[in-house]
Amino acid sequence: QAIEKEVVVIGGGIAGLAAARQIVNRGRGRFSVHVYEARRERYGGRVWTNRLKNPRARGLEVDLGGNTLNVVNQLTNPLLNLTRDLELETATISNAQFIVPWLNKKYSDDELMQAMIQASTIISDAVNSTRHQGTDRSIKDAIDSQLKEKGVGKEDVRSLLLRSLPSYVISEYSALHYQADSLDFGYEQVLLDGMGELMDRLVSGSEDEKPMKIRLRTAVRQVKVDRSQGKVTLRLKDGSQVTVDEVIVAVPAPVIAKGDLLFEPSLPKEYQWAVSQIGMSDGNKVVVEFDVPFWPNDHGVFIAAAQHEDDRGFLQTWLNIHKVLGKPVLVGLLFGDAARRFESLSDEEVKDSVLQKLQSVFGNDAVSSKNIVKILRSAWTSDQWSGGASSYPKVGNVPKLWDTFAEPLCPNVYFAGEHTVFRGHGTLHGAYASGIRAADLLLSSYCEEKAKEEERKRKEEARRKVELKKKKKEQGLDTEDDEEKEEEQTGEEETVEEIDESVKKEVKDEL
Ligand SMILES: Cc1cc2nc3c(=O)[nH]c(=O)nc-3n(C[C@H](O)[C@H](O)[C@H](O)COP(=O)(O)OP(=O)(O)OC[C@H]3O[C@@H](n4cnc5c(N)ncnc54)[C@H](O)[C@@H]3O)c2cc1C
Repeated sequence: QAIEKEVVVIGGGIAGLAAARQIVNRGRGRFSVHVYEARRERYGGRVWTNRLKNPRARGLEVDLGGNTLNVVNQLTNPLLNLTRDLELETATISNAQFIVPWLNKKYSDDELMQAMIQASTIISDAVNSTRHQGTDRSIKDAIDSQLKEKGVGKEDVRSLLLRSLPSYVISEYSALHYQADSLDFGYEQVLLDGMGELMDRLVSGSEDEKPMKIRLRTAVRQVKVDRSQGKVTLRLKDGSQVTVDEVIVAVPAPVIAKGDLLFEPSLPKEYQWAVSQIGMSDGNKVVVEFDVPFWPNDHGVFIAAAQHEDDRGFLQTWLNIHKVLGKPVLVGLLFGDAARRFESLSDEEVKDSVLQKLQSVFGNDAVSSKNIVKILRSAWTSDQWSGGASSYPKVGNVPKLWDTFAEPLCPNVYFAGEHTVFRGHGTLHGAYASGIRAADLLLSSYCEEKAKEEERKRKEEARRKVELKKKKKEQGLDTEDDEEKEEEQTGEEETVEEIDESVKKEVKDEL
């Protein structure tokens, strides 16, 4: 079948790759699809599995970006089905241990489960009381006020658990729009070969699918829409230009907000407002490989309570990769201000703080600097092509900000990315679903259909006006005045004379 349309997807993260794969698979050969990716050495965006040196080599396959699949919504997380269909091997990170280092206390199994159930009730009460008050505030403030109201002390396990949650640590996380499963709970399934494996499979396609065309080192600077020609010209960072029929913009919100990707004509006000308002969280990972494992292997996650405000979000959570992959690796998580501060530390400082933290959790004699084989770390906030870890509802944000991007800018610009869906924002499954949504809109010729519908309405309105004019003439009334009056009332400026000749003819014929 002949190619009817050239499509470029800007951004090779999971959203862009999902969109491109969907068009390649479902487009019945009618579309030529290219993904333009700014990064020099890899696609995947905020999915980054460390096997850069040799993409085919198995080794220390650990993720420095998003990698855990949320299993709470078994039915609504499309990635759970996809990984099953692609027969990707998965493992479950579960069985957490909660440690209060300064009290030398460890909670696990039933004891921890009980505390978590009670902590969840406190969150529900915090959210409900905020809803009841009707004024937004941070989930931190809402939880703090519940703890006070219920007389739960600072060293109570429920309080320590709650104040270790990412949403508590990330400043100004909205209580009104808090969703437990978008950041705090339910992330427990990982791919044994890393999330990068899923990105590779999206790119290569299955045996009976065509591979996708990706251009790395191809940063787009400007999206220029020529409405009269129905074309889009992309100006690239290297100064060259490409003109195509349709574009899917799948870059993170901060890239647009910072003006690293420009639009001509400018984005409508509501789109600009959305990218400038949506909260963007700071989050990082540090992957530490040891010579031998020194931690108990029966727990998939270790969470250490924070004693001081400054410690909140700083390497409180450690994922036990040894339990999953059999390699002596721990992955530390950082959230909020701590994640941002972490990016300015030197390698030596990172090593020191990792050791200090692990010694406080597992004991001073458990580990020393000579046990560390390798440290890898992310810096998502200072990364030009991400500008943070993921979007989140800041106090005062409304879901409409995310959903603005669900609507394409017709005739030919569509949007995808985790910041373009409220349900699933900030997640892998939300980003994936947004890519499928953008592709399906494009495949269904959404903009052409919308234009046809608008044209139909315009003709109907024109016909109505001519009929009205005719009727008034028959009754001997002054039609011009009435028409003007009606236009004043409806705010319409179009006059019958301005209606297309074709419409007039059509109406005359009918009369
Ligand atoms: C540390 C961390 C941990 C996380 N953990 C989880 C988790 O466990 N589970 C979960 O569900 N989610 C998690 N997330 C969130 C998840 O990773 C993201 O929501 C998701 O990957 C976003 O995908 P995306 O395609 O929308 O954006 P991105 O992955 O950011 O893709 C956008 C792409 O656009 C490219 N680009 C940017 N500008 C341009 C330009 N001008 N021209 C061309 N290309 C451009 C970028 O390089 C990038 O490849 C985590 C995120 C981080 C950072």
